[in-house]
Amino acid sequence: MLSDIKTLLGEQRKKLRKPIILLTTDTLFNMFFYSMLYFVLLDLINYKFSFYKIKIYSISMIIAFIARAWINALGYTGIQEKGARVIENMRISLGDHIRNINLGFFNKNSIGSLSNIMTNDLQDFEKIMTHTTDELIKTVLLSIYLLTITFFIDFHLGVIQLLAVFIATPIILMGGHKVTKIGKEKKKVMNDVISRMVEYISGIEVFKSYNLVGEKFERLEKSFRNLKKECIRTEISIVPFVLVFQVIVDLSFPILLLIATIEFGGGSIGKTEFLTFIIINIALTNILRAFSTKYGEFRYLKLASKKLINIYNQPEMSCIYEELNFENYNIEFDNVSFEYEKNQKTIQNLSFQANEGTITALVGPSGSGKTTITSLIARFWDVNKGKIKIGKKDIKDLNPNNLLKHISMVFQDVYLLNDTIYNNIKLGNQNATKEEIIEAAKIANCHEFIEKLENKYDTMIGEGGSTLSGGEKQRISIARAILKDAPIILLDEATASLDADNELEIRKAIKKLTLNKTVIVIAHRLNTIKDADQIIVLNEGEIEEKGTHDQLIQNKKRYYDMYNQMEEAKNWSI
Ligand SMILES: Nc1ncnc2c1ncn2[C@@H]1O[C@H](COP(=O)(O)OP(=O)(O)OP(=O)(O)O)[C@@H](O)[C@H]1O
Repeated sequence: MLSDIKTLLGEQRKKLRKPIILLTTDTLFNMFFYSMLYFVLLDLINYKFSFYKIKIYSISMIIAFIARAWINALGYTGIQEKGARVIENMRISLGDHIRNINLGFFNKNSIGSLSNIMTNDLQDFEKIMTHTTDELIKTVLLSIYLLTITFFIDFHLGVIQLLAVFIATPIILMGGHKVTKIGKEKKKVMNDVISRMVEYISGIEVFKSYNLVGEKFERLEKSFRNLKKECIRTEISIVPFVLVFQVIVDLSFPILLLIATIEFGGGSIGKTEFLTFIIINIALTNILRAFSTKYGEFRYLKLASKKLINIYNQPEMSCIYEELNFENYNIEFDNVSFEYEKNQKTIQNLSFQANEGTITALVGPSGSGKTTITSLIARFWDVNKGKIKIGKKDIKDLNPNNLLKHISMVFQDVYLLNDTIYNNIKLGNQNATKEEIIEAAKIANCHEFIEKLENKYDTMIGEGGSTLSGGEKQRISIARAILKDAPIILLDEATASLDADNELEIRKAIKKLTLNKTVIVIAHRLNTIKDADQIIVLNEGEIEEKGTHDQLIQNKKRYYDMYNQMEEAKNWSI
């Protein structure tokens, strides 16, 4: 566990050194008080107590109290402050790391599990590092100190006391294992609760429309009930172990007292040692008892560390260069093959070129690989075979985050942040001025509707853009892309039928956005791509046909059939 913590904290653990040393020093004061008690008793029993000695002891104690309070305050605030800072940096580095992991990782991990790691596990880690570490230090150091004194008093008593600790420790360790095991179950149920909540909230409209709210809520409620059950199970799972541990520790006291009395009667130990031993034993029992109730928390640290380490161990997408200067923005697919899962063969031996200043349309049946091609260009995934080049340079060589600086993506599922319209457009370019943002909105044909809103550009958009219409959201996302002014545009044409006005506005906006750029458009309606420079017809991840609209019509193959079907569909009426 210690090596996991060391890996997770990295160099940052040095920041915790000072407060931990201070807290350890605080523990030393406890030892000092026990030592003082010993001297007082010694004097009392030997009738050597004098006014002068009271003065010395009292002054020493007062100084020690003040020094201890000061050191404790420094140590405690230090561990809280430094701990919080260390965990904040951990959160940032974890976020950075997740950004650079292949998207396959997110396929395998549910939203529930990831949110749980990023919030609860990190919080557990933080709480234990900042609140429970000092308890552990205190317990270990004081126990060693008190046991050592017992050995000095009498070897037999020391051995028996050590034996009691040795017998009790495996019990509490077993309890810890149990907590870990049940804790894993609890985490699973917790993941389930979060996934169900996300499902419930994001799907509320659909569930309502199918009158499924009660049923879905039943699923959610069931997961809450499971969580309650697991929480109780985890909390009480350690109780029997703690009780047995405490009984052993408690029982050791009268046994040791009996032996000490016999030794005292036999003259092996004097009255001072006898009294000191009793004090030490009471202190040790209390320390071990208090720690046993806290021990379960340490097992959460192990669970949390394992999960966090697991994320850190996911390899980041590799790159050779942080930045690359592309001499042009021609995109070339050179014999590219890709599969999400083994033997799935999503894209097979794909080769084509999309030149700067041209529009390449991808068409084909559902599942033929259109979206996958755009995801590969953006390096959301890495190809399994072949190369994707921009301006003759392999995109695998470039840091994925910097590659995305050259690409704008406009998808049908527009995601807008729970922020103002202004800030949502500004996402395209953080350095943009107010004038540039308004200009982009004008080009994207959304300035007019924004101006009609009560708070204009300061209007708050609900999470995911829930307070705007589909067409309005799309135009805001186009304004964002216009502001970004990236040389490559990946466009997923809307399938949902927008009203005629909205559609016209969006088409005009897209035309301005794509001017003189390398454009790859996923086309769902063939009449919108008649003017494309090339149309690539895909089927099961392979290119079936390639050419302009006129050429493909003349070919009389899949595209010709698709086009005719679409024309026929136009005449349908309900
Ligand atoms: N994240 C993913 N993990 C595993 N398989 C996936 C993933 N995304 C897509 N697929 C699979 O890859 C294949 C190609 O999907 P893709 O989304 O590229 O098709 P598409 O042509 O864009 O389809 P549509 O027109 O319906 O959007 C499909 O069989 C799909 O099930």
